[in-house]
Amino acid sequence: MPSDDSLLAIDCNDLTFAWRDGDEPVLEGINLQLDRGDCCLLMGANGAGKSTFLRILAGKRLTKTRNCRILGQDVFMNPPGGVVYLGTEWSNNPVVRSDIVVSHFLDSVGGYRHRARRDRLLQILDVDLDWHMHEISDGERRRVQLCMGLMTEWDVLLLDEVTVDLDVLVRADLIDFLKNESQTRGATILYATHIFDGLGEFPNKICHIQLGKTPRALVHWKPNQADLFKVALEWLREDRILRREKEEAKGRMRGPKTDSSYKDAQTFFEKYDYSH
Ligand SMILES: Nc1ncnc2c1ncn2[C@@H]1O[C@H](COP(=O)(O)OP(=O)(O)OP(=O)(O)O)[C@@H](O)[C@H]1O
Repeated sequence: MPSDDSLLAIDCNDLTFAWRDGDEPVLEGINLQLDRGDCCLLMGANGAGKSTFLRILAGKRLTKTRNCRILGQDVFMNPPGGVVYLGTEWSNNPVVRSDIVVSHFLDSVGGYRHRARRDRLLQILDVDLDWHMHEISDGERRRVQLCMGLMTEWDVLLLDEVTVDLDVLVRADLIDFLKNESQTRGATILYATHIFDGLGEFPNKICHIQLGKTPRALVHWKPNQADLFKVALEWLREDRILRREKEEAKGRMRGPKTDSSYKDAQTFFEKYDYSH
């Protein structure tokens, strides 16, 4: 871990990102400052920009502005060591669905160098070293991914909804492990999720991404001060109203079409309807 303790773990100022030049930004004026040891939940509706933001922090997407730092270093130009990003796309990689034995797989990514942590994680995640990667379930594959990603002593962990397919016992043990990492080593965790069960004690901060912006950049959260689920529902209802207003102003609408375009669509689909 870098020795300068005054450095913020994550320091993101006024980050703006558009997928293409001239497009409306999907992230606009994002601010987030996390200290070492913070456990922060990233909340927001589907499409709000959480994954995009995490991938930018992980140095996987180039932004025009140079205003995102992790432990004092520019996330893209001078990426710091000690940052682990775990996202859902990993399990689509054909390599991790091929006929490799888990013990070989973990050794090929350095498991033998981190034996004590690896073995602790194998216990927590209940992983069988003899599994073959092409023969295991999605949740089991996810556990191998987490073991692989967490076995080094990371400083900053960027988690993008990778606990969704874990069973509740493994998930609860994993959350305890992560909280302990922040308390004992000062490791920092930014975790995007839609599932708040069992997370009441986890965050000390919450960041709400609302349609690509951060109106509630940092809510300081006391363990179990309120029901996270209820708070999320309230914020997401607010997000939906805002999104609808924004889309209506542009003449767009989600859901069923009621205008003449629907008749056109019906004619089009009837041509291909072989069900009668
Ligand atoms: N490759 C892409 N090209 C263009 N737009 C994209 C691309 N990937 C995502 N988007 C758009 O960027 C916006 C933010 O997507 P993002 O995946 O960051 O949202 P999210 O908050 O992580 O959503 P979810 O909760 O569903 O995972 C969405 O409007 C999405 O449609």
